Amino acid sequence: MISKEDIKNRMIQAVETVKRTNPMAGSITNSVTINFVANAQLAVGGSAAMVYLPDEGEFLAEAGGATYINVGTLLPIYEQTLPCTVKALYDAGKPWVLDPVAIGIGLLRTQLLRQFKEYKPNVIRGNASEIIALAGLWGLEGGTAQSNVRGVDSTDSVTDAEIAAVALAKWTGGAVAVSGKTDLITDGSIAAFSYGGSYFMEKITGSGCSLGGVVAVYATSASPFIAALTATAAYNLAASRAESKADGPGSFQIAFIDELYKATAADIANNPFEIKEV
Ligand SMILES: Nc1ncnc2c1ncn2[C@@H]1O[C@H](COP(=O)(O)OP(=O)(O)OP(=O)(O)O)[C@@H](O)[C@H]1O
Ligand SMILES: Cc1ncsc1CCO
Ligand SMILES: [Mg+2]
Repeated sequence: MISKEDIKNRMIQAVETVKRTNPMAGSITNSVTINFVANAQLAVGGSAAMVYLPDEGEFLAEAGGATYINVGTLLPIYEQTLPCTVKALYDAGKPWVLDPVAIGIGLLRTQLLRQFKEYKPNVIRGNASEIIALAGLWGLEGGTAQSNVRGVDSTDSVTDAEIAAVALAKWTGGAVAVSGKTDLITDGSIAAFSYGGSYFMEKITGSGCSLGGVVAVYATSASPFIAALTATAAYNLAASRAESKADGPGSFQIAFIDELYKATAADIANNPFEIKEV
């Protein structure tokens, strides 16, 4: 098994490379949190670009170092945009991050998420209920046929999703990040548990969406597992620092972006985490 020291060194390298190179990670994401996603990507040193149209998705797949796909608020055009963008990413061997927000709602969402199985997202990021439901939709171990997603929120705990997360990572050959009070990140052979965060993360919208966007930024410069763990550690650190400065969810969101911006590579790598073999 890879050592913790080795993982921390790779995290430091990912953070420093992003700060130095300002990599572009394009997004097709939901209209609720699109601005927060872009601001979080910029705060860690990345460059953001959001599009809606099919040829623009294909363009960003080609132009970016990685792409973030979030199905939170679908529009009819996405029936064209998403399949051609993920195909372009897969064919070009470019990393992409999938956030299966609100899986279980509506026919288009289900049809698109089912299709994505063959295009093997390099990182799947979601809350526990979304991860369990995606494994179910893809016929993998740990999944359930019925989605427990309540709108966009989780009704399951992170540990409930461990088998599903491992099965998804084995299928894609990439990594899966399950968010919650303690976050789980796995590549199908090891699992990392990342600590920290804040209860205010559940009181603002888009903490998970923007985490996915930041995973995509790090995926331009690191393996799927290191990218997912680095972004999660940065979030857990920034959220706990922001909580001590905030009056409520509004000021927390502002403080959180500031702390994300201020976190150094060493700060992020030293945020507490544990690893185990799975
Ligand atoms: N109770 C909590 N305590 C500490 N941190 C939390 C808690 N809940 C979530 N987080 C943190 O918030 C971030 C987003 O996770 P969350 O599970 O809320 O995503 P999500 O449900 O997909 O969010 P959204 O759909 O609103 O974007 C992660 O960094 C996670 O560690
Ligand atoms: C609230 C909400 N609704 C659709 S997407 C989204 C953002 C959080 O996932
Ligand atoms: Mg979410």
